[in-house]
Amino acid sequence: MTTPDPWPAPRADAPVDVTVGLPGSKSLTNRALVLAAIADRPSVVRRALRSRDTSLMAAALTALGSPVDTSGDDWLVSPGAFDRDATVDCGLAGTVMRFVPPVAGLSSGTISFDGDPHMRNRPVGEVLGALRGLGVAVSPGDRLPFSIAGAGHVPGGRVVIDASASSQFVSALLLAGARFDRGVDVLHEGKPVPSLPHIEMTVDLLRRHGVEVDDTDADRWVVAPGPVTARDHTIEPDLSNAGPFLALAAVSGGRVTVRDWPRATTQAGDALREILAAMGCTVAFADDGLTVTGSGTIAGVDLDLHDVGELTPVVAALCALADSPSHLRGIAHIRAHETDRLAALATELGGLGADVTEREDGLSFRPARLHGGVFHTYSDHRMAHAGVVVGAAVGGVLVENVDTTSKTFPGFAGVWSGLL
Ligand SMILES: O=C(O)C1=C[C@@H](OP(=O)(O)O)[C@@H](O)[C@H](O)C1
Ligand SMILES: C=C(OP(=O)(O)O)C(=O)O
Repeated sequence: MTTPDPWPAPRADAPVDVTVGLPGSKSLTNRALVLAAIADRPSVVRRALRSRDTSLMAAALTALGSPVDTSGDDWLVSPGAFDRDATVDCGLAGTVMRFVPPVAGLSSGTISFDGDPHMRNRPVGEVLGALRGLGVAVSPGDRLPFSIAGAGHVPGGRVVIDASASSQFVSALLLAGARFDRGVDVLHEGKPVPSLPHIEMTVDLLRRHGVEVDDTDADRWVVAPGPVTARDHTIEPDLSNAGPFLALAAVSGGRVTVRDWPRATTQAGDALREILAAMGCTVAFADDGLTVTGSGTIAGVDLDLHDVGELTPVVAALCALADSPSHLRGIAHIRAHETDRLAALATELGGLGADVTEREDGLSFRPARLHGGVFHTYSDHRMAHAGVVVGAAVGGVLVENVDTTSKTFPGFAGVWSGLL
């Protein structure tokens, strides 16, 4: 079924009372796939997220020589010889553009990378520079398109990078690092690394695969050389993608339960529990998941989202609807996400009447009455999430290219309208 474009976002005319099951985590799926592809025997990624970002990762690893069978809900990964030339389409997936090059270094073929037009603007130079320093032949330049002429192995060792633009630079080097001859010792020098929970997720998964990681010193991660032990994974629901659904409870003054919310997780989206509580919601674990109950009004917040920047679009939408001022800080790095999210949110929320000020490293809001209009998404799945949240509160919001949500959640618009 085709979704109209722009898409009239449904309004919540009454408090909702719904339970929703969400697709798997993008971050967990793509890490599990990379580790499975370089492991010592085949393994299964259960309840893998089937979306653009994860399909691109599966295609990339298959092209390199480790076939990923995505025909069922459980994806079978068969590590193979990385012995061929290949091309990798990164789409708009940061995880593909950053996590696959270190794996390509292990190959004995030439691997060419490119992606969507905007992907050529997203930073990857620190990963490419680090790989050069670790003994990998990488084409000149610091952006897509680039190519890697693998020598069949990576010498590895010590490398200093500036990961202040993205935690994915660190995760990328750690994920493949055990397979480098000398492992990898990554030292960060620069402004603080954002999205640290995502590095903790990487370290946690590596340890589950039997890889020795020393992260005792701040800003330094040492991965010992050795095999990556295969193990099966069951992917948790994507807690960052729970954002718009839980926000619906706040917006409608109703109740939303997200099924199977893990009691312990490394996902950044778990921070939504604290954020929504600070905005005036009641947040509680239930037998079947996590339940958020809205109070009927939304309280403004002063939050540093440096660790959980990917939650910004939905949180910003709630701030625009809040009845007291808000400040979102520490998120300059999200200007390099799928779009310049600070500029995009200021423009689009402002276009619907929000009193929003764009700052160098964040956004400030004062209470205002919002109205309908077209909300542009800039090919950013999470901009679409922000648009539908405002649309649930305010009539007449038309979300342009809502299907851009297929980056991490195909069928999002259908699921969303089914709740309202
Ligand atoms: O490693 C990952 O899976 C991710 C890390 C974060 O990237 P940044 O560190 O670039 O913010 C996050 O925002 C992104 O959605 C997913
Ligand atoms: C920043 C994001 O994605 P990517 O993995 O492409 O960096 C995101 O999903 O919010």
